[in-house]
Amino acid sequence: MASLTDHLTDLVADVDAALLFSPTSSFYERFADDEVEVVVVAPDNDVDAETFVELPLPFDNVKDRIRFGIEGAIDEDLLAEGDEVACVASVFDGGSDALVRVTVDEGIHTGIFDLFANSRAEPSVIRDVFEVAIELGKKGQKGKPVGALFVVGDAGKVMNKSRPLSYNPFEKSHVHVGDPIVNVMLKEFSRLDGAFVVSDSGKIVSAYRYLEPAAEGVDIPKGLGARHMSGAAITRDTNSTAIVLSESDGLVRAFKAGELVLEIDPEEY
Ligand SMILES: Nc1ncnc2c1ncn2[C@@H]1O[C@H](COP(=O)(O)OP(=O)(O)OP(=O)(O)O)[C@@H](O)[C@H]1O
Ligand SMILES: [Mn+2]
Repeated sequence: MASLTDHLTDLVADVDAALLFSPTSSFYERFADDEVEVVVVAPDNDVDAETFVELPLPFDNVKDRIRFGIEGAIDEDLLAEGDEVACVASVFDGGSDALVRVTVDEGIHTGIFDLFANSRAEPSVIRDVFEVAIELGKKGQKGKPVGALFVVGDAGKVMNKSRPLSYNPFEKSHVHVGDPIVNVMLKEFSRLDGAFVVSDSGKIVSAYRYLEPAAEGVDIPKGLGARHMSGAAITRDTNSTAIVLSESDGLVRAFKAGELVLEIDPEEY
């Protein structure tokens, strides 16, 4: 008679690495003599792990957490395409209680980890803007596809390299991305022209900005128009990150230092 253990051993058979998400010290130490590569993934290296990947955010959603951990590990050359990984995480609050086996394929590496971890703006601000763009892409504006351009971080410089197309509805307000009311406002204003400018800490500085960055040396895929070009170029001229939702192909793209770093179909996110 086979036992439950026999059936479930398959989950960890022949894995190339074990990713331990925010383990306790005692749990981590149990892996000390293992032959398999052990990587600790957490916001901080509290357990003094030898091999550690820093999560830019805690990520309540376990799938997001695992996806980011794997992408971070790929960025640090700890994992490669084709690797089999056992991810051990905590779903409830009681310590490591879940095991997920993942095959690393190229689709898992979207560039989003680098975007969150290495932008000038706070990771949570990038995430909140990114989520507004994804949501707008999924639903559109009253069922119609809509485009939007968010320039995040280094807002003072971005303001210097742009001009208003209309009065700024955020002029005297102190509203931040991530606030549900603000998300409704952003979606409403996205029907109108120009870019949103967001500060490093997430304050919405302006809507309706016409960006006027120097575009020389900016090399983005052919076929993208003025919204994407100006978004890309402003990130070369300033230390900002641009998150762009295309009205014509529905994709969300991000640009850093004048380059396309991420391209995601909201329907698949
Ligand atoms: N320099 C700019 N600064 C801010 N917004 C801009 C700028 N240029 C274009 N836009 C905005 O982008 C909108 C779409 O322009 P365009 O079609 O050329 O861009 P695109 O890159 O093809 O984007 P989409 O894929 O959404 O069509 C414009 O209506 C305008 O609101
Ligand atoms: Mn266009």
